[in-house]
Amino acid sequence: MNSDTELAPAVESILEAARERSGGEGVVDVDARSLSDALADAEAEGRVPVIAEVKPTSPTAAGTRADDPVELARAMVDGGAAAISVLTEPTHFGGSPEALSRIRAAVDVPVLRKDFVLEEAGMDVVEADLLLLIVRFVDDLEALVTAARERGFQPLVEVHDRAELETALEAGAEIIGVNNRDLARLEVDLETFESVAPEAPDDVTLIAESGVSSPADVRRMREAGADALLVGSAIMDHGAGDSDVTANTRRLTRAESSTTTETTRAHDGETQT
Ligand SMILES: O=C(O)c1ccccc1NCC(=O)[C@H](O)[C@H](O)COP(=O)(O)O
Repeated sequence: MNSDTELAPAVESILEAARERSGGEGVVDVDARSLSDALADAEAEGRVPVIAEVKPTSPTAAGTRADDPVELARAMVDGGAAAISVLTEPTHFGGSPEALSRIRAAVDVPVLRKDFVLEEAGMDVVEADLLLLIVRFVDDLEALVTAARERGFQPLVEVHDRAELETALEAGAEIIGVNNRDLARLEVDLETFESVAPEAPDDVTLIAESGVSSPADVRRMREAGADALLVGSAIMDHGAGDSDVTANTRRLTRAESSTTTETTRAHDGETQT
């Protein structure tokens, strides 16, 4: 563990469950789909690069969505998602490696495995294009970044502050996510990304994670330097079980298109810009 800052009880519980889960059999060897190509394609087509997250539930979610994960992922791609993130953590997020495998077989965009991988053996559970590593939770980040690349994964290294950004850069991270959700109270604050992003070198792919819920939030994160956005709750809309995931995704992927924004607002009766 990389720091002694307080953690929310739910996060302690997530880590305990992660320590108890076993690794995979053998070593995975992934032929990964390129995230940078997928982000560039989205930009070229006028879509905001959104990594949409299949997240059945979470410690902060208003409910659980029991929809078929493959149908959810397809709906997100239909809404313009550049990539898909899949929570594979079973106990607190309702995910599974099997769901990720099915999703990756069904869509042609890159798929991120979003989980709490604490050591090398935890990487070999399922093939994915990207693998999340959280600076705060691992002891030897550089070794894990290397191990992930050896397997063909593109490691997405998650940080919460400037010191962790420094650690990520020293470990050779090229794709860095700044998580706006703090791990002590699980509250989201978009200022987290705004305070960390200016310290990141230009050649890093910078992803704003968590708490992006409206087109205005999308534009705010993009103005602060986000190359892409990782969005779960606003797309899954856990409180409303049958919410339209394609429309929820499209609302964010089109946030920089003024015509579409106006149209969406007129249709939704929104006042937000
Ligand atoms: O989402 C949670 O409740 C949560 C609680 C404790 C640790 C991690 C948690 N979320 C993981 C994530 O990083 C998010 O799923 C992801 O960034 C998307 O966030 P959001 O758009 O706010 O759902």
